[in-house]
Amino acid sequence: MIKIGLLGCGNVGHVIATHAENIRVVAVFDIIPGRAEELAALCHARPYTDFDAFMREDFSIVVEAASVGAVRSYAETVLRSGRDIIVLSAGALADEEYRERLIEAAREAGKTIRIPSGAVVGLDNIKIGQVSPPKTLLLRTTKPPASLGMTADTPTEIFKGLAHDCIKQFPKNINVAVALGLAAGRDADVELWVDPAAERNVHEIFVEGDFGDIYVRVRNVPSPDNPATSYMAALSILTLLKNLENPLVVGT
Ligand SMILES: NC(=O)C1=CN([C@@H]2O[C@H](COP(=O)(O)OP(=O)(O)OC[C@H]3O[C@@H](n4cnc5c(N)ncnc54)[C@H](O)[C@@H]3O)[C@@H](O)[C@H]2O)C=CC1
Ligand SMILES: O=C([O-])CC(=O)C(=O)O
Repeated sequence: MIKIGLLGCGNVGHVIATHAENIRVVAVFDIIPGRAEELAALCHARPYTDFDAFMREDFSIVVEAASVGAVRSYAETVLRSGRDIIVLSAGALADEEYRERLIEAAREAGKTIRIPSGAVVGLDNIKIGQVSPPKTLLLRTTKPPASLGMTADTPTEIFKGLAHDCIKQFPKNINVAVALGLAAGRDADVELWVDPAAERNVHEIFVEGDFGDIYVRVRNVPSPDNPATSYMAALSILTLLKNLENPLVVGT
């Protein structure tokens, strides 16, 4: 049984703590005390709002489902303490200097940073970009305006540019774009749209390269507790945890 420390007791944290089969959540951490206490009671873990105290618990892996800021604050300490980390708020790794520092910390500690596929599919073979760089790498994301805390009467493009800039403006909505770029080996182009007619979080991925071309469209059901986050993101972490010690590895 893998013992985990859960960083973030919100929407995804709830799904992980209440649905994981092969893991035991021993400790949960959140800046909001009520959230940590409520989730700890649900999964028979110990609640923490003090990070140092959380880190004194006995777990081998931290699952981050909190925020880009939380990754920046805590991920290096997690790795240097000899634990692996799963990072859902992948946008934290958009900054090259920080990313290299984190990777170096993992290397020195002999530990691993895992980025789950989250709210998209296809990150497996988009990694071919690391050996054959793509000519085109574009993510077009369309969400209901309310999930970005805004209103719009018509479909509106609210960002066009590179993922590492987009994540600075929308840290709760476009982590997928940074994960896509990390897989493909280059910063992704991003178009972020809000559409009042959209009922789902739609991610369209366009790739062109020497291999040919790819078009992927994911039409995600928003999480009931946080419509900005697709339910698939929580399922993605559960699946990663389920396969963590599996000797059969499928996909690139
Ligand atoms: N890579 C991907 O494909 C996806 C990434 N995400 C990201 O995953 C993360 C979790 O998503 P949700 O559970 O829906 O968010 P949420 O907002 O429902 O829950 C986040 C929880 O983390 C806590 N938190 C935030 N910053 C913290 C900090 N510095 N220290 C301690 N606790 C902190 C909050 O108080 C909250 O309880 C978000 O950053 C979201 O943007 C979400 C969907 C897809
Ligand atoms: O859940 C989604 O559809 C994508 C998302 O919020 C993110 O990448 O931060």
